[in-house]
Amino acid sequence: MLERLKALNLDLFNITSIIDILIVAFVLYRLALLIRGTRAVQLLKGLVVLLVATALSSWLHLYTFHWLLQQVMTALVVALPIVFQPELRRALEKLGGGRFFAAPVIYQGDFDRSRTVSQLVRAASLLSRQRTGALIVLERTTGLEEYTDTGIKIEGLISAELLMNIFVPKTPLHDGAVIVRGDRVAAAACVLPLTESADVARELGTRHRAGIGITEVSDALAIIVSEETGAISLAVEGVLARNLDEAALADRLSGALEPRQGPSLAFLWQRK
Ligand SMILES: Nc1ncnc2c1ncn2[C@@H]1O[C@H](COP(=O)(O)OP(=O)(O)OP(=O)(O)O)[C@@H](O)[C@H]1O
Repeated sequence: MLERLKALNLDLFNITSIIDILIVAFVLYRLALLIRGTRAVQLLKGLVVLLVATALSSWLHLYTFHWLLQQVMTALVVALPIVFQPELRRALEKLGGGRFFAAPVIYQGDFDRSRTVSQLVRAASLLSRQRTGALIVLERTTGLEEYTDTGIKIEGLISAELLMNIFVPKTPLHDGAVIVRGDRVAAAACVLPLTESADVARELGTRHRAGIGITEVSDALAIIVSEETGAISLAVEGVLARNLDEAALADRLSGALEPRQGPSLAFLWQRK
């Protein structure tokens, strides 16, 4: 009898342990997906380096250095919620909205890339000829939900006609940026962060600054059509290539939209 009770206890222990481990693994996985493509990844890497350095300094009896690292850690505990307030707010909103448990968004799924590129190039070229200002952001692996949330959701199949319609001056959607996810226009009239770089040419205004800004905080691309000159530019990683013709734009877009992997945790140990 005692034996059977013991066995039952052991079984229960095993089952609850497995459930416990599975829950922790799930939460860690969701947290990793949540911070994927955000500044928090860099932060996490920095924290790991600090923790390893603190442990090593203690192990090697480097008392002063260990004390210094401990002070840094204490200061970080206070500073982190302030610096990462937007990310924390977004995470809590997701948790509250039940989106924490939703299927992860596949930012670059399977879609007809050559059609998407040709529609984008045609739109940029027609908008340029009409001198209609436009800002089109192409999402890659960094999720841009916090920016699509600032605009009006569209979720429509991309076409040059749709893009041109959005940017017709004085219409409700023309102000702000369009965000494209795969072959869909995810949202329009989105507000993007402006670059603070001093390298941006003086004659370029807020449209170009917003286009460059979003490529500094994500791996997105931004196509900008100038209202004043009709010039087409492409921003990538905070750098603006100006006065592109159709062929150059098509070439750069095709290269940049090469298929990439779906959600994976590899970003945690990859360099940015
Ligand atoms: N933070 C922002 N996010 C998204 N779009 C923005 C933002 N700020 C400005 N814009 C867009 O840029 C437009 C203003 O462009 P502005 O004339 O200042 O820029 P520009 O770079 O000189 O462009 P252009 O050569 O077309 O005049 C706004 O009407 C708006 O559509």
